[in-house]
Amino acid sequence: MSSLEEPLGFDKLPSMSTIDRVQRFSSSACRSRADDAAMGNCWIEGRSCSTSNSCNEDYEEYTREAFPWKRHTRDISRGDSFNQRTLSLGRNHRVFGNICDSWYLSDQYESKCNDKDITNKILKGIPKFVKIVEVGPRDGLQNEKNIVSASVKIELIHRLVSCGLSVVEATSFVSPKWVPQLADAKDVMEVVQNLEGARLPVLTPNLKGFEAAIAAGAKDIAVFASASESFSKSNINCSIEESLVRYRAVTRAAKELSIPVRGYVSCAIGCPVEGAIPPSRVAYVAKELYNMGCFEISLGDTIGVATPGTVVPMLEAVMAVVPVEKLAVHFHDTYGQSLSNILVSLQMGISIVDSSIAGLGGCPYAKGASGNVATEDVVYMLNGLGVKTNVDLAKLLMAGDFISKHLGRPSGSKTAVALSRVTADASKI
Ligand SMILES: CC(C)(COP(=O)([O-])OP(=O)([O-])OC[C@H]1O[C@@H](n2cnc3c(N)ncnc32)[C@H](O)[C@@H]1OP(=O)([O-])[O-])[C@@H](O)C(=O)NCCC(=O)NCCSC(=O)C[C@@](C)(O)CC(=O)[O-]
Repeated sequence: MSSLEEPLGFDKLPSMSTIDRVQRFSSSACRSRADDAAMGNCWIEGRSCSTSNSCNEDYEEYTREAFPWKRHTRDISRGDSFNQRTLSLGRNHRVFGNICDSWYLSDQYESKCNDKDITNKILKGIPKFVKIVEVGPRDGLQNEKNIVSASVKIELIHRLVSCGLSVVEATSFVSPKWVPQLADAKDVMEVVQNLEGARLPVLTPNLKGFEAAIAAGAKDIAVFASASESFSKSNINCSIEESLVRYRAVTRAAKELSIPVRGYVSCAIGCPVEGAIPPSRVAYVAKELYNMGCFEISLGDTIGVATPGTVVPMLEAVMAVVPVEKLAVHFHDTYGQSLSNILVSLQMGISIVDSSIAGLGGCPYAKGASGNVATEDVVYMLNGLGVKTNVDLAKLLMAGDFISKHLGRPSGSKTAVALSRVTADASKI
C-alpha cells in the first residue's frame, strides 16, 4: 500500500473489537432542519450577510431560540487589535462583530440543549480544560524549503507566548546536517530562554543534543522515538531499541538536573514505508518512554493518515499502559482528519493537544506528510465545545498572519483564512 493514498481502515488493524465502542451521535435532536438552514445562510456563509441587518436579526433570533449554545456576556474590548478592528465597524455591521466575537473568538459557552441526555453523551468524556502544546517554531519550521532566520523564529516564539500558550516547542538540537532549518537552535534558545509565561521545550536526539540544549539555556527537553523501525532508521539513524537506549541515557542526565522530559512516539498510526502500525507497538514504545521518566507522551500521526477509526484502538492500547492524563495527541492534517481525530481523542479523555500555528509543519523524513493541525483551528473548535484553553484566538490569528506573511503564503488554518475573508469584506464596506 502506498501509505498516503489509502486511509488506514479497520480491516488493516490488528484488533477491531474496540471500534464498537465508538459511539455515533447526531445533534439533530438539538435543532431543526430550518435551524440548519438558518445556520447555513447566516453563520457559515458569513460573507454574504455581513452587511445585512435582517440577517443580524435572524442571527440573534437563531442564537436565542434555536441553537443549543449560549454565549456568556464578556468584555469584548480586551485590547486585541483583531477584535477592535472587527468591532469598530459600526452599528450596521453588528452581525459581523457578533459573529467574530461570539462564534469565533469567545471561549465562554454554556449548553442550552434541551435534550440533556444527548448533550451528556456527546460531551461527557471531554475535559473542561485542554493544554495546547504549540509546536510551530520546531515542527512547523523544520521542513521549510527556505531557511527562516533566527530573528523571525524568536519573534514568532514571543508572539506565541503572548497568546497565552503555556508550552511552545522552540527548536531542536539535532544534527545541522540532517535538519539545516534548525541549525540556529543555540542562537534561538539563548535569546528566548528566560521568556516568562511559557515552557519552551526543545528536541534532543542524543546526549550531544541534550548537552548543547542545556548549555544554551533550555529548561525542558523532548526525546523522539518511533513506533516504526523504518522511520526510526530514516529519522534518527538507529533502530527503535537503540533509540530507547540513547533516550534512557538522556532521561537519566535530565533527571540529575531536574529537567522535565517529554517523549514522542512518531508513526503512531502509519509509517510512510511500513503502512499501518499495530497499536501494540505504539503502546510498547510509549510505555518504555514513560517508564524511563518522560512526564508526558505525545502520540504522533507523523504522516497524517489517521482517522477516528484508527485513533480509537491506538489510544485504547496506549491508555492500557500509560495513564491517560499523561498522553498528548499530535496530528498532521494530510487528509483533513485532524479535528475529528482530536475530538474523538478528547472523548476518550485526552486533555493535551499538539498543534502548529498556521498549520505549519511536516517532517523532512516523512515524504508527503503535510502540516500539523493548525492551532487556530483547534482553539476555534475547543471554544465552540466550551473547553477552556486560556489561549487568545485573536492574538493567535495575528501570530499566524506574521509567520504566513514571512513565508509568503496563505495560512494553513481554515479559521484564519475564513476570518481574514470576513475582515477583508467588512473593510470594503
Ligand atoms: C540523531 C542524529 C544526530 C544521528 O545522526 P548520525 O549521523 O547517525 O549521528 P552520528 O552520531 O554518527 O554523528 C554524525 C554527525 O552529527 C553530529 N551530531 C550528532 N548528534 C548531534 C546533535 N544532537 N546535534 C548536533 N550535531 C550532532 C556528530 O557530531 C557528527 O558530526 P561530524 O563529526 O560529522 O561533524 C541525526 O539522525 C539527527 O539529527 N536526526 C534528527 C532528525 C530530525 O530532527 N527529524 C525531525 C524530527 S520530527 C519527528 O521525529 C516527529 C515528531 C516528533 O515531530 C512527531 C510527529 O510529527 O509525529
